[in-house]
Amino acid sequence: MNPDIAVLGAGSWGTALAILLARNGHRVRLWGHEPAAMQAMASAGENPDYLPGIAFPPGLEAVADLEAALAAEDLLIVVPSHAFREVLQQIRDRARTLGRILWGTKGLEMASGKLLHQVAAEVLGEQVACAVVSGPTFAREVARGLPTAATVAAPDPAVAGHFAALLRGETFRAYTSDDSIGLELGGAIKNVLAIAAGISDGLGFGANSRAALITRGLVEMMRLGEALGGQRETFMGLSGIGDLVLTCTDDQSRNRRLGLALGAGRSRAEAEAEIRQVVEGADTAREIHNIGRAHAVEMPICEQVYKVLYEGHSPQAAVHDLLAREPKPETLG
Ligand SMILES: NC(=O)C1=CN([C@@H]2O[C@H](COP(=O)(O)OP(=O)(O)OC[C@H]3O[C@@H](n4cnc5c(N)ncnc54)[C@H](OP(=O)(O)O)[C@@H]3O)[C@@H](O)[C@H]2O)C=CC1
Ligand SMILES: O=C(CO)COP(=O)(O)O
Repeated sequence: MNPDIAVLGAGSWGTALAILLARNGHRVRLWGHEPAAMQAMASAGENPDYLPGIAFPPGLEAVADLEAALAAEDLLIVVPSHAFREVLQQIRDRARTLGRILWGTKGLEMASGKLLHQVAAEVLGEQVACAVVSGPTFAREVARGLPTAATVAAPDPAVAGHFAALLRGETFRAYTSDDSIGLELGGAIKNVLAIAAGISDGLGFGANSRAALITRGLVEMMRLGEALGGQRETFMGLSGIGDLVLTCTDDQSRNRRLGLALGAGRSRAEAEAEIRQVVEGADTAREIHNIGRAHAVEMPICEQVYKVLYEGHSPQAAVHDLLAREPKPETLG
């Protein structure tokens, strides 16, 4: 029997969403690009690499055959942003017969800095109905069935409503929005700010510094978000401040952990080798630096993260530069 939903990307977030959907009673195929890993998942009845100890519910099948997965009516793409275009290209020939597509990827296209809906429109054309899901959603907590809320955005309210209904269940509340730009930018920028919060804590600073970074970081998110067409209100919601607080304050965040390591004097390479999962904010910091400059948007915290990652700036010098900025009135614009 054909599945209802295919999830492309079998890391922690793809697996957690597949588990959530199967628990909601849907037939789900989870596809990953490594046949041996998918075989191991099918035999173990869990994802031993990314979510060990959480059993797949009935209705969830792990597959390595992309064609078999694409027989589904709805598609979820949950690969890292660096693989987003490549995966879309793999399914492009089926674009005309594909139903709706939702993605859970948080980031911008590397090098081009494009938002993911722009990449989707380029590869698949405008006719495919697309949506994005974002919010404060650690994969492991969702997979464990801990109460979680997120937002699904699409230009077409029927598409957002459709995916929100698929995701909604006893432990998952899904809101809807028409602000795909705001959701995509909030999810990308919060990763850079989580690195900043991690650096601050890694340097041994306290709760005051973290709260200041979150608050002024939100202002940076709103500045760039509005400049690129996002709605101000979106950044005050789950996909904005919600995800920002989550990832700046909890060590489950890989971006925060990268920052912690940098603040403690370790290199990016050492930290990423230890985390062994995607840390989207490291690439995103460069794209945000370029986009912020191009739009003349002031983003001092994101700028310092960029300098630490790409210009050899020390975390201590970054803090000094932030504190030495010209005094000014506190504005939220
Ligand atoms: N984890 C979380 O809590 C959340 C993550 N997200 C976002 O979801 C996205 C995915 O992150 P997450 O699942 O956590 O990352 P993980 O590092 O846990 O897993 C990434 C997965 O993508 C696979 N992959 C890499 N390249 C390709 C490719 N070219 N084609 C197909 N699959 C590929 C990896 O395979 P392999 O193992 O072979 O490398 C791995 O299975 C990110 O944008 C992240 O920001 C959003 C919300 C929550
Ligand atoms: O986006 C996330 C939770 O909402 C996951 O954050 P990290 O990628 O920092 O782990």
